[in-house]
Amino acid sequence: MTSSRAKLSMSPTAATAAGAVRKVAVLGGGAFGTAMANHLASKGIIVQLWAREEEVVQSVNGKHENSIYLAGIPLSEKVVATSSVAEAVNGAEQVYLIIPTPFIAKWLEQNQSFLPWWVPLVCCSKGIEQESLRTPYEILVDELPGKYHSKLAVVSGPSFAKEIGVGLPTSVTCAAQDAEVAKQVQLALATKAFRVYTATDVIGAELCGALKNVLAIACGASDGFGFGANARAALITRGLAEMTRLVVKKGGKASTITGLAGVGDLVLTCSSSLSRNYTTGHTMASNSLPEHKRSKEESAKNFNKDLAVAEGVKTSLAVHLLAEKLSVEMPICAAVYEVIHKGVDIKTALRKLQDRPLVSRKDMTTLNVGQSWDELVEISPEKAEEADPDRGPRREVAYQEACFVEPGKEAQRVNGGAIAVAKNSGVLTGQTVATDSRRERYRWYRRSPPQDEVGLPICLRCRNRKGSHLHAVAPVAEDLLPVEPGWREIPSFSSGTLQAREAAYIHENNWNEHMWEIVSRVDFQSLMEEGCYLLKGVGRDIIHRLSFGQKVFARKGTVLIQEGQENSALFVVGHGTLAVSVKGGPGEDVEISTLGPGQVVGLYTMLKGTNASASVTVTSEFAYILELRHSHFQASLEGEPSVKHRMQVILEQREAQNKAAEMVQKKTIREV
Ligand SMILES: NC(=O)c1ccc[n+]([C@@H]2O[C@H](COP(=O)([O-])OP(=O)(O)OC[C@H]3O[C@@H](n4cnc5c(N)ncnc54)[C@H](O)[C@@H]3O)[C@@H](O)[C@H]2O)c1
Ligand SMILES: O=P(O)(O)OC[C@H](O)CO
Repeated sequence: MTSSRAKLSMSPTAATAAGAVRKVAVLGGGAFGTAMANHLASKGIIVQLWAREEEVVQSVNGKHENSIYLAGIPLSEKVVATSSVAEAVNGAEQVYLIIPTPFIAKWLEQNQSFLPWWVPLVCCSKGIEQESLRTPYEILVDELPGKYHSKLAVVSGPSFAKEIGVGLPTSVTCAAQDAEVAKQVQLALATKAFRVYTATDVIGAELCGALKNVLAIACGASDGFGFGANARAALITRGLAEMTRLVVKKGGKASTITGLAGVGDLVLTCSSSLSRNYTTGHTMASNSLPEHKRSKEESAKNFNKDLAVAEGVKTSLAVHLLAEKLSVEMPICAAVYEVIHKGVDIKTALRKLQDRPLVSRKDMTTLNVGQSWDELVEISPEKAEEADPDRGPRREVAYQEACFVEPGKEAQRVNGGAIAVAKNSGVLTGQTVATDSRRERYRWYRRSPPQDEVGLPICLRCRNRKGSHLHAVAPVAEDLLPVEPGWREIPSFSSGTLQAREAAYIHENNWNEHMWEIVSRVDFQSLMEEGCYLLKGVGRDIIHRLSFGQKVFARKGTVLIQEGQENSALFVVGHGTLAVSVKGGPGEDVEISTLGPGQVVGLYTMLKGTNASASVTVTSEFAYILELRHSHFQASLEGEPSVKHRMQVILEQREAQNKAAEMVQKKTIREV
């Protein structure tokens, strides 16, 4: 016991979790990499800064200044620069990747082998890759093996390198799929002058960071023409609406848009000449003014797209393509794209925005089930409040985390909180449920669905009232509108496998040290890639998406699947053992197999669409499992040709197994 504890406390995870980070690597010697390196060093952390340019290495090591990218700011002696990635990451307990988005994929191809997979890998880049339309996080997920994925995090928010460099107060968001990883990064970065908020909405934080760059170009241009503060405020506000539409369409959260990574960074970048993106727009506009006596051709030459460090330049093309692909209306971003990539005159593009047909803001009470999301986002929060007095202060609506559910179920109380499953109202565009502040009533809301990804409705899950993870989040009225008038009572706890199972899960706030160690070690993506016959050859992006299912610890004795009852989930075992058993006679269970890490159970009922033919029970002290709803699983695998065949094979195997089990039940096997 003593020795295993001692071993644990020496593991990199434990050291990082305790906040005792001593050495980090910052990969990228531009302005932001240097500022972040200096900030971390100000906490006494040894920072190994990788820079691409030898002059940067020499300047940092010789003069303690990055005279190329962050001139005039003295750097701590704890920042040591190197041109070797291997040297930079040596012994690092956290790695910060801070290079412009267009170079990330190539950089990873060349340097991936040096990157440690067991420590947080934090990306601070803001942009969208032109060719693939991927955010930095999506690039990392695609380009790095599964073992890295649980340690990925992003940092976003209003943070000019120059201000961080001189220690001015700054607040940012660190988002990670794994809340514990975000917490570790928070601990490493936080100081009195540098606040870090954690979040789990990685895609939302990244898209906000990328979009604000494009919008800042528009604001800079508007200011460059002298259009005034009214015009800039309108661009920021309508830009926010564009940001909201895209982020929500991609599955991001409303709370991210109203937070530091969204509004915070948008306001900063759109109104300060410290921003390279704003300045780019400003320069484009002022260069095109007649007093500069430049021809249009000269201006175009002057503005070299390939050398620009302003991420918004390249991102504007990516946003244009993404908006087209997802049918999201983004007129301001489209204008920036047209100017930069289509050679449209900048003033004409901005004026065109003013000339758009006048629209009336729709009253939410006129909206019906089935109306499109684009209509909904036109409604202001004030209007929504006004139109729905019954809803009360928005802060009183508590919800947390989306999960994929099957239609046709009523909401049910689970474990002191409420789990609500989508009620099939014939709407394929997705719904959301939220409870009132006392979690006694619920109602349905329409929400932009992640249906492009899974084709299913979603709902929001409320956690245990006492759980540390329950928080009241104010939904932006624009993205959360009731489908039907009035509230419904949440029925009281009823029996059934689903409720009993969920009630037996050990909630995150009760996880012990051993469990956290298991969480950091178990990589469901690799387990599914390597261990699941059904998923052999299936695209990594799909398996990656599947690995985002609910990860839980279930106590010994928890019945995950009950023979004869409906089952709507698959379980991937990450740790521990499960027993598969059938009833052998009154009060007698016959164990037909044992499952361990990497194995999947629940496929048969999904494939046959019948009630469970066997029970599955946790037999180890506890089991760490990934729970995947059938509907989510099936929708994710749609269009994977090889999967159908394998499903058939599994079905046949299970039928043979069931026959054998039946013989056991009838005792015929023992007679043979
Ligand atoms: N500067 C800021 O205030 C700030 C703040 C937050 C986030 N960011 C983000 O950080 C990222 C990096 O920006 P920055 O301001 O540190 O950079 P920068 O514009 O100061 O410098 C450009 C960087 O790109 C690197 N680079 C150029 N060509 C490269 C290539 N082919 N491969 C790899 N690297 C190459 C250079 O070495 C240099 O480090 C961007 O995504 C930016 O949006 C910047
Ligand atoms: O200089 P910009 O325009 O790249 O903006 C820097 C940061 O992203 C601001 O948060």
